[in-house]
Amino acid sequence: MLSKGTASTGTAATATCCDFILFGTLGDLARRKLLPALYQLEKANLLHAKTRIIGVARDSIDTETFTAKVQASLEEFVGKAQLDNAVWERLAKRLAYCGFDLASVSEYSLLAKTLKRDDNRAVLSYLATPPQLFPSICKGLSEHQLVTENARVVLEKPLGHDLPSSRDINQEVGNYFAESQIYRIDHYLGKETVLNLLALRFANPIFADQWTHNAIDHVQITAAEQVGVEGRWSYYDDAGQLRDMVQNHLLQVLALIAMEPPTRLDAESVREEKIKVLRSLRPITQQNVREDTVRGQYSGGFVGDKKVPGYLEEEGANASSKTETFVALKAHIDNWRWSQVPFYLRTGKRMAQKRTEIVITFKPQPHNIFHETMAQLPPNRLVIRLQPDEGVEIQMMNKVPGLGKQMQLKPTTLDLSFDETFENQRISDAYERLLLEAIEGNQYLFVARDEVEFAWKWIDGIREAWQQTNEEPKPYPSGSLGPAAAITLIAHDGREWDDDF
Ligand SMILES: NC(=O)C1=CN([C@@H]2O[C@H](COP(=O)(O)OP(=O)(O)OC[C@H]3O[C@@H](n4cnc5c(N)ncnc54)[C@H](OP(=O)(O)O)[C@@H]3O)[C@@H](O)[C@H]2O)C=CC1
Ligand SMILES: O=C1O[C@H](COP(=O)(O)O)[C@@H](O)[C@H](O)[C@H]1O
Repeated sequence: MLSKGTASTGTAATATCCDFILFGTLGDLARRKLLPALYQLEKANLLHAKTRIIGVARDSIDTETFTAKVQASLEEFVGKAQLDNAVWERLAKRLAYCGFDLASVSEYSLLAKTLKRDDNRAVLSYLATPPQLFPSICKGLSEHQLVTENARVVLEKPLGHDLPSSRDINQEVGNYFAESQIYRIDHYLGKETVLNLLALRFANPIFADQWTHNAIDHVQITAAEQVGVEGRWSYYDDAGQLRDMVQNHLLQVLALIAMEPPTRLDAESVREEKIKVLRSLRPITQQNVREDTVRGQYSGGFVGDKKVPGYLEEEGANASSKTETFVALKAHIDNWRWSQVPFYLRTGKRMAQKRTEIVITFKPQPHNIFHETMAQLPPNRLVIRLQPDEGVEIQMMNKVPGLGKQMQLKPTTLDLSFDETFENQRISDAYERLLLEAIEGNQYLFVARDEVEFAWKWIDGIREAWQQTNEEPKPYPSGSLGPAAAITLIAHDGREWDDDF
């Protein structure tokens, strides 16, 4: 058994027994991600034999109809040919359904009745619903004795749209659950390659001494997406790329890169270190917002050979929207380790390729003994490819073999692709890892309240500065690398984006 608060490092023979209540079970997220993740946990024998899964949504359907719907979702999102019948039958036996209006607190008696709690198993409530329902769900659970010591609640994003609204959500949920029972999801923290950052940094002494301003020149984090708003215009137009991607995913990745070594791999230690980083982000204000940030909005174009509409022509669009679909910015962490080391962050929709990666560029050699053949030695780079084609590469100089009088050097790449290195090892979806950790009661891959709030504080400052300076989004063609101003932002410092896509 895993001890509470410790990261699970392998496959557990026996997992914690729980009632897994999936609120919003008929929704898009549940169908596309959460139910397939539960299927994969079942397949890997990671669910306790007595664990039950209770779907909750509004429709008044029975468990049989619900089970058929789950099967249809799995056929669609895991793949009909991939579904193992024996696994599905095991999973199906765990399912039950309960339909009622989640806003109506008295109706939670139906849920309590369905659960028929007869032991002290954990109750894990996964709230895959609009956040406006969080207070009534928590109250409904509490009033029906479902918030026991052994209860946990998993919260989906968005956790607010600014600092005050996120505080409200945290406060409302906090009225019923202790912080140690609250699991705030950021799915990037469940990605294998994001977790590998911890291994890379803290299991390899060759990097440990180099991981400071003494050796590192700058850091780039890019999350380029090919998708547009995908039918989510009304949500997305209120959010924009800064809130949708930077406030959560990119800042979490930044925090993992920049944090001090945690004492242990547990929630308290990891979160403590991430919080220090988020608290040390230098505010971006109206004085530097023009120089240090770029907002963009995609216009029509081609992604690959597919013609795609501009943001303002998407279904449901308001043609005068000023929402950004692209952000590039320069961040500074004001502490000893990262003094004078800029972190360049960039993310956008409808870009040329889907590509999420971190590039650590090291400082140049202090003296070049090869100047006769190479006037300037290119810097070493550590590239961590988060997705797709997960892997790690080190760009470095090597001598070209040969007897020539002068040594010929060549930039070369040491490429460790996960596919080739961990052959036959399936890369699990982020949600599989996160559901498993939540079931086991391990919080280290979930975001603490303070992290969310420090991140919002910094993001709110940028939005405020954009408003004060009337910063409008710059158009960029779909299928490009974003607005030209993003290139200028980094070129201004004598650097360039690592773009070989
Ligand atoms: N979809 C995604 O990829 C992602 C979504 N999220 C977040 O997850 C949450 C859910 O998203 P998504 O699945 O897309 O949303 P959907 O609208 O597709 O699904 C919402 C679910 O909540 C249920 N629901 C809504 N209101 C009530 C109510 N009053 N009573 C009972 N059930 C209710 C719906 O039930 P019914 O079907 O019966 O109406 C449905 O099952 C949102 O907060 C979203 O921002 C976060 C990351 C990614
Ligand atoms: O949370 C979100 O993430 C996705 C990108 O996730 P990824 O795992 O594909 O990198 C983004 O498209 C979506 O807008 C956002 O809400």
